[in-house]
Order: sequence, then C-alpha cells, then structure tokens
Amino acid sequence: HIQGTRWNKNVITYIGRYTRDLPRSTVDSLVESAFSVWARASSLTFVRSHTRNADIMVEFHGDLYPFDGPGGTLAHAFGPGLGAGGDTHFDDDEHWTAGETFNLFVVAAHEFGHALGLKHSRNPDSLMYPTYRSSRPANLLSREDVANINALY
Ligand SMILES: COc1ccc(S(=O)(=O)[C@H](CC(=O)O)C(F)F)cc1
Ligand SMILES: [Zn+2]
Ligand SMILES: [Zn+2]
Repeated sequence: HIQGTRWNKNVITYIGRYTRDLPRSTVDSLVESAFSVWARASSLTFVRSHTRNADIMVEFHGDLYPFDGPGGTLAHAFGPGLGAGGDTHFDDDEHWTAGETFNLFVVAAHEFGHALGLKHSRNPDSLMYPTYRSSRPANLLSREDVANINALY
C-alpha cells in the first residue's frame, strides 16, 4: 500500500459504496460514525462528497478482486495520498453487521486510522491494535490513539 505520511489539509472528503449485508442508510450512518470518532479526537473534519474525486473512497470488494474469503483480512486501507491514497476497502466475503461480528463501525474506524496515516499499536486497548474484537468499549479510542492522531495533525 502507498503509505503516505499525512493529509496536508484538515477537511477530508469521502464517498461510499455499499454491501448487500446492510441497508444503505445503515452503512452511511456507520461510516459517518466511524469518521466522527477521529473528528471528535482531532482537528479533522470529514465531508461526504458526491463527486468521484473524494479523498477517501470507501469500497466493498470480494468476488472480482478477492481478499481471502471469510475471516482473515477483513479490510485494508491505503495511507494518505492522491488517487488510491486513503481509499478503504472492506472484504465483502465477510458478514458485515451493525452489532456483533463483524461490526462495520469498529472495522471502519480502525481502517480510517490507517487512511489518516496511523500505524498499528502494540496496546491491546487501542483501536489501532491489529486484532479485531467485537466487544469494544464505548470510547473506541485509547489515550494512545488520541495522542497519535494529534501528533500527526
Ligand atoms: C479493529 O479493526 C480491525 C482489526 C483488524 C483488521 S484485519 O484483521 O483485517 C487486519 C487489517 C488491518 O490491520 O487493517 C489484518 F492485518 F488483516 C481490520 C480492522
Ligand atoms: Zn482492496
Ligand atoms: Zn490495521
């Protein structure tokens, strides 16, 4: 993945595609909530765009461009940059839910961390810890996550 360092702006646009697992309105609200996790903790704002030249393209892919079937890699994201930079893809071979496994909000919040330039954390309490756990605390971000996004922006 093209791992950039950071976006050189604070207003970041995104445009979303959909999965058959959930209603479109649910995907919209889970994606928006996942962005707001980072917006609340930083000086960043996220604006949904309706033109294809958004910074972050949120996609679901599986069949044509398979990830690895159910389980394994759930999603991946490109680091900040032009073109594919920031784009975030979810494995549509997973079962995406608004509740248990796999929770789209939790996975999206983690991926958007990568799309903003964050790497993995070794702290199991951090959102940026590389392992998915459905039982997430209410406050998704650890103090380390908040410190890391503010060190970058
Ligand atoms: C908490 O959010 C996630 C945890 C683990 C993953 S993952 O298992 O898909 C991970 C991909 C990633 O760290 O983004 C693995 F390397 F494939 C995605 C989101
Ligand atoms: Zn992809
Ligand atoms: Zn990750």
